[in-house]
Amino acid sequence: MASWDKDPVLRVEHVTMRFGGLTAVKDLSFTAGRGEVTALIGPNGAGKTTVFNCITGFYKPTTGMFALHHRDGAVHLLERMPDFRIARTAKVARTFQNIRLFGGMTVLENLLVAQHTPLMIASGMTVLGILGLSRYRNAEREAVDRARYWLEQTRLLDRADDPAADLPYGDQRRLEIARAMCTGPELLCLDEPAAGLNPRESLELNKLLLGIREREGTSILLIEHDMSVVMEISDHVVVLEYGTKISDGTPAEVKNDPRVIAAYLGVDDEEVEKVEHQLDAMAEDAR
Ligand SMILES: Nc1ncnc2c1ncn2[C@@H]1O[C@H](COP(=O)(O)OP(=O)(O)OP(=O)(O)O)[C@@H](O)[C@H]1O
Repeated sequence: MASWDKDPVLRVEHVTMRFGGLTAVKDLSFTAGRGEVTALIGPNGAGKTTVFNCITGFYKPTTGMFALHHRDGAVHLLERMPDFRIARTAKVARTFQNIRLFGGMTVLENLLVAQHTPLMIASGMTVLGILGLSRYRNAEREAVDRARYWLEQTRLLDRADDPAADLPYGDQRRLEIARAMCTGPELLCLDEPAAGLNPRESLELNKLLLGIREREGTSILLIEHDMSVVMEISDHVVVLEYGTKISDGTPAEVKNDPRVIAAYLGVDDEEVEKVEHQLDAMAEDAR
C-alpha cells in the first residue's frame, strides 16, 4: 500500500465540477499523504486550479467529497464548510497563482494580519480585552514571535519593515508562503509557487518547502508546471488531463508513464488513444 493511502491528510473522492456545460473536473479521486509533498500536475486547463478552489471553499464541487484528516483523528468534510471555516477549523492554507499580498502594508504586518483570528479570540472580542487582558498581550507576543520565525525561515527578516509591494518578485512569493505558514496549517496548498522564479530562486524554494515538510511536518499540496521542482521535492504526483486523472504514483512512476508522456508532448487525441489501447492490452496480457 502506498504511504499516502496508509496515513492520508486529504482524501478526494469522486469529485466532479461542472461550469454550465463544461466539466472542468471529472470523477476525480486521489489521496494526499500526511507529512508528504503531493503535486497536482497537468497541461493548461486540466482542472488543477479548480480542484484547489474546491478544497479551499471558493467553489463547491458539483458532486464528491473532500475529507481532511487531522492528526487527532478529527475528519472535516470540506465541501460542507464555508471557506472561512476551511481556513480556521480544518486548517487549510493556500497561496495563489497571482500573488495576493497587502502591498501597502509592511512585510511584518502581512504576517500579523494572517494571525488576526487567534488575536481577536484572545481579546474576548472587546476593546477592553485588547487594552487590558494579559491573554491578549501574550497572544500578540506569540503572533510577533511566529512572524519573526517565518521571516527567518524565508530569509526576509531584514525586509520586515518594508512595504510588501517593494519586495522583488521572488521575495513576495516566499512572503506568501510565510503568511500561510503563520496560520499553522495542517495542509498547505501552493498554486504554482515557482512561477516566474529564476533557477536560483527555484532551488531556494525547493529547500524552503523541504524544510517545511521536515521541520514542521506540514503536508503540502502543490500545483506546479516546473518539472524540476515537482520531481525534486514531491513524494507523490497526481496527473490530470481534461479534468480526468491519467496517472498517480511516485515521481519516477509518473515520469515513465506513457499516458503522461503523451499528454505532455501534446500529441493528438488519436495518438493518445493508441497509447491507451496499447496500455490496456499490456494490462490484459499481464492478467
Ligand atoms: N469559473 C469558471 N467558469 C467557467 N469555466 C471555468 C471556470 N474556472 C475554470 N473554468 C474552466 O475549467 C477548465 C479547467 O480550468 P483550471 O483553471 O482549473 O485549469 P488548470 O489546470 O488550473 O489550468 P492552468 O494550468 O492553465 O492554470 C478550463 O477549461 C477553464 O476554462
